[in-house]
Amino acid sequence: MKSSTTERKHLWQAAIKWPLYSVAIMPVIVSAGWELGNSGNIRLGQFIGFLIASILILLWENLTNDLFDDETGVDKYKFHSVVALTGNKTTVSRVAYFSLLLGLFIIFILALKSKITVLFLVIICCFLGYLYQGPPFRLGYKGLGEPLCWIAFGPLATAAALIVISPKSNFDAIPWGTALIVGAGPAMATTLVLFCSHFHQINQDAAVGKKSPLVVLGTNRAANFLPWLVGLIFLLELLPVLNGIWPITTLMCLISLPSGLDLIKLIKRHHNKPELIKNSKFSALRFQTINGLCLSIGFATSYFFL
Ligand SMILES: C/C(=C\COP(=O)(O)OP(=O)(O)O)CCC[C@H](C)CCC[C@H](C)CCCC(C)C
Ligand SMILES: O=C(O)C1=CC(=O)c2ccccc2C1=O
Repeated sequence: MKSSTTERKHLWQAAIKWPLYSVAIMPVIVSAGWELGNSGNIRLGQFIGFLIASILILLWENLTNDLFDDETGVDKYKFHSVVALTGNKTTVSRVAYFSLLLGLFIIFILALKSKITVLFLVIICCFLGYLYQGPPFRLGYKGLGEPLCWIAFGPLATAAALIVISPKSNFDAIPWGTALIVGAGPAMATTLVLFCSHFHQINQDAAVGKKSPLVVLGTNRAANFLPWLVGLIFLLELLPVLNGIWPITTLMCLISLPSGLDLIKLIKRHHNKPELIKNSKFSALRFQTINGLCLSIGFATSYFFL
């Protein structure tokens, strides 16, 4: 009895996967660092509002992921699926869509105080989230999840965050250039999290015809690809420094290098042992969190020290 209660508690912890919410808050954290580095100021209320809304929207994405994956059978052995744990799809669906509406309502309020375009940018992010997993598209099943993920957490979410937190109230145009350069590396780190999340699921995914990049590449080639992906993240974050666009303090992102190397080593050694790499997503999240936070602090400190 006690062990089954403990087991359930662990399953719920695995279902909530709170470290994952780092991917939701990173666009606004990095944007805030960039804005602080440039003007020394952000709109704090707007920043907190965007943080909360991003978490609520990612909660919707994850709850509906369990609902949609239940339909395809890909989650047959995912005992920590919220659908399996509650056995009540209606409640899961209600909580998911309440979370989405509340998140979008907060974004609407923030957009009224900055620029209404922000609401459209975030709605496009949500649409990409739906394309990833919802019928009839299920683009994640066709190997297209990673590009969608980069676009949503990169240029789109970063552009929205930059507008919302800026003390400047009159944005004429969407700051695509800044959003692209500032968001590219952190979004690639978020995409790396998604890529790593497939390693231990390759058999279940292949069984239902889900062509994740891991199913297409195989675990060995995917493990060999990983150093290139981590290298690309640093390239995207170091090139602007070499070009003199970013301050030298952003080199602080290199603090995340050891956790990136740990991830590469872990996957290289155990790529075909699902039991040993089932938590590689969390190793990738550790890298993503340290990388994004250090980049943000690097931007912010440049205002005060340079
Ligand atoms: C739901 C996602 C991955 C889960 O994939 P999978 O089904 O393999 O996982 P399980 O094994 O746990 O079942 C990630 C999908 C990412 C998507 C392409 C983009 C989502 C965009 C967000 C909804 C936007 C967030 C708001 C923004 C303002 C930060
Ligand atoms: O459950 C997961 O594996 C993921 C959920 C999620 O929302 C997300 C978002 C961005 C990158 C990766 C992931 C996941 O891996």
